[in-house]
Amino acid sequence: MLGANQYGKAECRLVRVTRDADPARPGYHEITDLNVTSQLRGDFVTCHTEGDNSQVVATDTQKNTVYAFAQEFGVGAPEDFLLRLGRHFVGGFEWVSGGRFEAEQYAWKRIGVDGVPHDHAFVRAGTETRTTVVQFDGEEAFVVSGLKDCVVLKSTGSEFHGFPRDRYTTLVETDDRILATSVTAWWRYTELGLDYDALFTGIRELLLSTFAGLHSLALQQTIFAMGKAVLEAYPMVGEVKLSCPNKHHFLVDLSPFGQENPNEVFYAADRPYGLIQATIEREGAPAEPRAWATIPGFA
Ligand SMILES: O=c1[nH]c(=O)c2[nH]c(=O)[nH]c2[nH]1
Repeated sequence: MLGANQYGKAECRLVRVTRDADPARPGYHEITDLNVTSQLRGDFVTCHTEGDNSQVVATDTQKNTVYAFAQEFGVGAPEDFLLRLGRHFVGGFEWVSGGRFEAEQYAWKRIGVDGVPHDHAFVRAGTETRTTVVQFDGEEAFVVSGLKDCVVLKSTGSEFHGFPRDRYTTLVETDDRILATSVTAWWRYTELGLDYDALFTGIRELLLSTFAGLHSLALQQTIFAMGKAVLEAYPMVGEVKLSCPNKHHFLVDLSPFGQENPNEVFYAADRPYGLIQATIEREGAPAEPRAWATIPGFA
């Protein structure tokens, strides 16, 4: 018997140019760069068991809808774009009872020419990506937003000591180390109709300022503080998940060269790395009963 299933078009790369972004400045463009995945859930049993495609909204159609909606409605916040897409499929086809719609958004900055931001020339703003997953269960929608590949480092204000020692422990205790990670964060909204762009900006800033400001005794403590700060400042967020590799920086032993190394020269190792993950939940908040409506990534 057929179990859980979903299908759609993955990674529709969409760049939307808004040519009339500022009516006072002809030729001043804005761009939105997304990677959109659309997947439908519903009654697709006979397609799987008999090859009956009479209810199969083709993945090609799903892809076309992404581009057509970008033209007709613009993109706006990726959360709003995905909500519109999901409502279209769930509302438009009786047997489509839900779906999962995902977007990554890549950031671009204007190129400065003689110090002036160019009207229509852009440079990719690093590797950091804004992420969104919108899921539908009937008309009910669940929005999870986040970011990934946001690489941060602090060159002091981090210690790690007091851990148990056994016959395999070699790590030296430290009261001053580099703390570096690549933040992947997800936060689940418990309301709809929000200003998702403003929330993204505010939550991202709060995550980063908490990373910077907390004197850290462990990366675990840092990520808990980051999630807690978001829950305290944003009542519409029910849960935050963080996944953070500990990007180790090892002090180089310069004594063979007769040199001191007072915490200044480090070897940036890329693997293995500690992998620190946590869910920070609002106390007393009802757990989301649909496992799939919580954030993907880890248990
Ligand atoms: O912040 C850290 N948490 C750990 O669990 C850990 N383990 C380790 O070797 N170094 C670190 N650092």
